[in-house]
Amino acid sequence: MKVLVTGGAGYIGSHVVEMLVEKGYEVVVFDNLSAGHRSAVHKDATLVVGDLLNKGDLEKLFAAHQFEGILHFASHILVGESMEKPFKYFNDNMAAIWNVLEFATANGVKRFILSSTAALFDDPERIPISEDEPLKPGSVYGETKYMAERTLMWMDRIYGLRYCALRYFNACGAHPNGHIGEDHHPESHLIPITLQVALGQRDSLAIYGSDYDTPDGTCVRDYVHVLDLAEAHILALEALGNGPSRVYNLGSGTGYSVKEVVEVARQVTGHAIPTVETERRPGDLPRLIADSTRIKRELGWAPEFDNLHVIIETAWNWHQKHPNGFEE
Ligand SMILES: NC(=O)c1ccc[n+]([C@@H]2O[C@H](COP(=O)([O-])OP(=O)(O)OC[C@H]3O[C@@H](n4cnc5c(N)ncnc54)[C@H](O)[C@@H]3O)[C@@H](O)[C@H]2O)c1
Ligand SMILES: O=c1ccn([C@@H]2O[C@H](COP(=O)(O)OP(=O)(O)O[C@H]3O[C@H](CO)[C@@H](O)[C@H](O)[C@H]3O)[C@@H](O)[C@H]2O)c(=O)[nH]1
Repeated sequence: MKVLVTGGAGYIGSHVVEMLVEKGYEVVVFDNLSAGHRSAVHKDATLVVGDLLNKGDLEKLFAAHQFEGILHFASHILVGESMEKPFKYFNDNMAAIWNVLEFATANGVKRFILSSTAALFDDPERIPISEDEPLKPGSVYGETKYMAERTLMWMDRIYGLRYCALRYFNACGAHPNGHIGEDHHPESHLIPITLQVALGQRDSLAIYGSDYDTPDGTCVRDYVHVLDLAEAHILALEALGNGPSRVYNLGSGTGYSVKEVVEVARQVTGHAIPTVETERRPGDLPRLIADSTRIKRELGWAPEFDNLHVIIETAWNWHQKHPNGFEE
């Protein structure tokens, strides 16, 4: 099966591409390399450098390839930034998905997987959070994913495009082979920043808010390994071949506070990791933990990395081998 992976040179996309290639899919990555890395793309995948905001680039892409499925990762990804630059998120994230869907539907693509998010659940009524929880984005970033999910509902109704929205909680970890891992510039995510402090690349970690209504006052998140996410994409892609559209919440089901993450990182790395408690970051939610019962029951998803210690070990392995990320 030939599939298009937008944003496949990025963190999560590159791990999914590697798994797709290993499973025998023909993979075309489309990425503008604004945040992704050429060397993150598996050698057996075809990399097309282009921009989803440029319809001319998409015209050429769809003229050259007939895709059976699309996995759409490309997006601006930062909750905090989306509250400071809302129009960047509304304009680019929506144009990106609307453009790719325009070409997908015109070219008869029938399967589409969206990288959605836990940021859809501001102030959830029940934790862990299942798919029955009302959708209430707590940031402009989350709102763009909500709008993307709504758009897909219309694509299904109008064109019969079968989609799966995978709402990842906090993606983390690296491929145990040590070749690919997380490398954002600037880095904003908790685990890589914590490991950069352990490596001596930063003096300390700023803890954004210690007055949340959580056991130790810091935000609680559900950290799910990037290879477990990759596995879910493959299962979803297969399921869309003979089933309806669907949405799944994807997490490990366990919540860790910022302070707990730092403590596990201290144990894994053997380094002190100084912290400084600072103001809350706009758009952050106190507690996000997934209930992933539905995807386990319907698709047989069985996450392999259910231990934060092991997850951080895979990330530490990557950061130690590649202290400057993909820039050797
Ligand atoms: N990292 C997480 O914890 C997390 C959690 C929930 C959802 N998500 C979603 O998962 C997806 C992937 O996240 P990531 O952490 O791998 O991000 P990333 O920034 O590493 O990857 C995104 C990729 O998209 C590319 N891209 C961006 N805009 C583009 C455009 N206009 N045209 C072509 N390519 C473009 C970038 O160059 C990059 O390679 C995103 O949609 C994100 O919102 C991430
Ligand atoms: O230097 C830092 C970085 C983060 N945090 C905290 O650590 C937690 C996790 O933050 P981060 O790693 O930035 O992830 P999130 O903001 O939870 O967002 C991620 O997870 C979301 C889903 O939950 C995705 O949608 C986003 O794309 C992805 O960036 C949050 O409470 C932050 O306030 C700090 O205290 N200090």
